[in-house]
Amino acid sequence: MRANSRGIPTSTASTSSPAIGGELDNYRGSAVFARVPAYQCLLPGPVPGVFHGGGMPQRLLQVDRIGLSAWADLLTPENCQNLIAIGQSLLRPATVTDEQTGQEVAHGERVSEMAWPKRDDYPILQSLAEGIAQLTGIPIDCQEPLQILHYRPGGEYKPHYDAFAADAPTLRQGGNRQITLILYLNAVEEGGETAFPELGLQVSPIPGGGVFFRNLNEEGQRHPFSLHAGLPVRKGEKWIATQWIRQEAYV
Ligand SMILES: O=C(O)CCC(=O)C(=O)O
Ligand SMILES: [Fe+2]
Repeated sequence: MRANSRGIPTSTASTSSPAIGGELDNYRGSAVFARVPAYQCLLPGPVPGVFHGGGMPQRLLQVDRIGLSAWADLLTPENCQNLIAIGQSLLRPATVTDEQTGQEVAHGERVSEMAWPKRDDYPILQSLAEGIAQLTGIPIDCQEPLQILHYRPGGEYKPHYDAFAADAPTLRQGGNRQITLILYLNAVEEGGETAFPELGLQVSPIPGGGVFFRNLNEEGQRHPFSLHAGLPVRKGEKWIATQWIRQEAYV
């Protein structure tokens, strides 16, 4: 890992995939933003509660196709610790949603442990959900339960789409996953970047930071550019919280 002038770690894992880490203060006019005219970018709003607000605005680091935007300072260090502690108390081996049955099933593509805490049980999760709704402009009802994930060394999440196939029965639970937000809760010693192979991008886990991206194209179909992976953790551990947002109210 190296760090830019503000101490934000940037990845050196790959020479072909530029890591996100440099800040685009004037992102609206940037070449990167100009490449995404078809997708409305997720712009920052005033964000309450668990997100840093007021005196310490979130910092937009990069925007790319599929409205991908990487952010620093979405969560305070205390928020991160609280979320990790909730995860620690509830961890079990990670599963994926079976597209046909909608059930959670074990799968070799995910080598990690996960927790699915109930929002009603933890005030921090309610504040987080409200902050995400405000940041995205998408009603809180569309959010699936937050998922907290833990990877040990060697742990990874192989390339996959978060959106479901067009005929998946789980689409009845609120349509497809239109947006993913991955929040990074700790600093990974080595590895653990979120990679977007079709975009040639990797996002380094910056504690308190996160990455938003769209999973669907304008026709509501699975967007090929949304393919992504959690690269293997080479050293240390990795904690994230993933928020999937459906097209309609999640049931
Ligand atoms: O671990 C990562 O960086 C990716 C996680 C992910 O893709 C997911 O939770 O859907
Ligand atoms: Fe994913």
